[in-house]
Amino acid sequence: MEIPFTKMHGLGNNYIYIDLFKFTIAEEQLSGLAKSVSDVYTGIGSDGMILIQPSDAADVGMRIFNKDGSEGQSCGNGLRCVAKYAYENGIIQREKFQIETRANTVKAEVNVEAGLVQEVTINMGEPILRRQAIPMMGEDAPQVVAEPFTVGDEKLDVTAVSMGNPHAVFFVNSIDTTPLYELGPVIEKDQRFPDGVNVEFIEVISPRELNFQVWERGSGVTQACGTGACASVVAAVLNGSVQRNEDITVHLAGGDLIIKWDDKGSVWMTGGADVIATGTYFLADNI
Ligand SMILES: N[C@@H](CCC[C@H](N)C(=O)O)C(=O)O
Repeated sequence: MEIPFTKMHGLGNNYIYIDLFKFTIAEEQLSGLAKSVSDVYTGIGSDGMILIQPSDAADVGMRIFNKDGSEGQSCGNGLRCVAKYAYENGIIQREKFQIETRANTVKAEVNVEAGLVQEVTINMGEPILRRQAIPMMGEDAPQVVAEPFTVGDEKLDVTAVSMGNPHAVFFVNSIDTTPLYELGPVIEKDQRFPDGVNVEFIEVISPRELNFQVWERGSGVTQACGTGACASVVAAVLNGSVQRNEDITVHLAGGDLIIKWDDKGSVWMTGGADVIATGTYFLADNI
């Protein structure tokens, strides 16, 4: 099968985007297709695959599949790329519109110059803090903030936040020495998180700035994670390191995001989105 695709990235977090306004793929092929296109040796190479599709609930819909073929509920960097694609390809003709994810429907606003989207702001909605809703095992509680969390010999403190998808946030003194590659895959599959979890290590460098590292559920280390940046700012507010209603700059490996958790409860994310390539993927019959 020949599949038209666009490869895009948000701060280096790159996905293969497939436009289902123009093309149809059978549901049972999606997980295998995500693994196939993501493979750096025999596919295109990416952190996963994102579908841009018609929606009954919003102006456009999005589905995200990780590199391992698992489906996530949301993707912050993907949302900015979907907004750029939808605007620049005439799916939407307005600068403000709504995008449906498996988790929720979010509001997007594109900043356009000479017909091209330069930056995208997304109202990501409210974080989910209840333990059972994240989901995290243990006695239900309104919040999981700086809770002791032992992994092997490491004694850490976890703050758990869902942005529609689950995040375990760990504050560290310096991200230069974090055991990201050792602990990331272990915490991702820790039984205390029954659906798995995205793992963030965060260094607070000022009341307005965070350094950020991520091990993503289903994809491993990536250059950036938009929902992870949102979850980290929420976690930093809950731990008293940064203020509500202020713009916080999150420094990710691939660049910066501006995140704000406002007084009304919504988390806002602003950042870039870029097209890398367009082409045709030749899908083998045996996926
Ligand atoms: N990179 C994304 C998140 C993608 C999904 C995640 N790995 C999950 O399984 O929850 C982002 O930018 O938010």
